Amino acid sequence: MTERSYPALLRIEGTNCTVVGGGHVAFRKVNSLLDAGARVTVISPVLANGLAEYASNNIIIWKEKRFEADDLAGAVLVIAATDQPDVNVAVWEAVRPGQWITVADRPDLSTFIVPAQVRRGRLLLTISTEGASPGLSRRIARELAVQYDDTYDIYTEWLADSRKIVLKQIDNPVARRIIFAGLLTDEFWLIACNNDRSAWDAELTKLMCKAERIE
Ligand SMILES: C[C@@]1(CC(=O)O)c2cc3[nH]c(cc4nc(cc5[nH]c(cc(n2)[C@H]1CCC(=O)O)[C@@](C)(CC(=O)O)[C@@H]5CCC(=O)O)C(CC(=O)O)=C4CCC(=O)O)c(CCC(=O)O)c3CC(=O)O
Ligand SMILES: NC(=O)C1=CN([C@@H]2O[C@H](COP(=O)(O)OP(=O)(O)OC[C@H]3O[C@@H](n4cnc5c(N)ncnc54)[C@H](O)[C@@H]3O)[C@@H](O)[C@H]2O)C=CC1
Repeated sequence: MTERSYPALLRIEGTNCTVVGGGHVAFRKVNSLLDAGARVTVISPVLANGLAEYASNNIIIWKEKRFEADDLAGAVLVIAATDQPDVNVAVWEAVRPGQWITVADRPDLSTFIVPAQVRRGRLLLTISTEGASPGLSRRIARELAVQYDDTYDIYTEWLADSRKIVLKQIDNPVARRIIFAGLLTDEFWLIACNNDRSAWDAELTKLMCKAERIE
């Protein structure tokens, strides 16, 4: 397998995803699948604490059993995360065309890799070393989490609102570019940090008027 992956964000809300194994690695992967709105089935004779709680609250479907090939029917994504290397390989062998798989202890067999992530509302930062050093990905994610703190949640949301308005009201592409660049300056970021929506709207109006004069 080439070491260069194609980065993409998967829209898996409502799709079936199957995780084989119920330990701490499975728990972490299940959490990110649930965050993305997937319907998660876990195949494992035993579940670690967090997963057992999900199962008893029907947040996941638990099949209390050892893995068998037909457990993967209907799954879009598969994660093999047992502590038994031969079972993980058996999961990989059972995957059919169209199913994507991560084998937790065999990056060489995996057809997708789970990156470390920092989420701030609709801003999603993902970091990967393509398996070279998951610990480095984790460390960089922690560093970025400090730099891109919670204020980026509101900032990203307000940028999205403003972008819609600009795309609707401003036809001139040059004016649009000036406005989009203006919204990315510290001035707007600071207004978002202060959670001052009326100041934001007032500055946006000013920026739009100024840019329209350039038209
Ligand atoms: C290829 C990949 C496949 C995949 O799982 O998609 C993979 C493979 C392996 N990980 C191993 C070990 C560890 N992985 C972590 C942590 C994370 N691992 C994640 C992803 C990935 N791990 C993919 C590559 C992503 C990339 O390169 O960027 C993260 C980013 C995302 C997530 O899991 O959600 C998450 C951090 C999330 C966060 O906290 O922010 C820790 C730290 C910890 O657990 O505390 C350790 C122990 C320390 C160490 O070994 O470094 C081992 C050896 C197992 C063994 O020795 O038995 C293998 C197998 C191998 O290398 O052969
Ligand atoms: N990719 C990653 O992010 C990481 C991968 N790993 C690798 O992930 C694997 C799992 O690690 P942990 O979660 O810490 O192990 P763990 O020991 O906590 O959990 C293993 C789970 O596999 C289940 N299991 C065992 N045989 C099974 C079978 N035949 N069918 C279904 N389930 C079965 C057990 O019931 C248990 O729930 C290890 O191979 C480890 O090398 C470890 C750290 C990070």
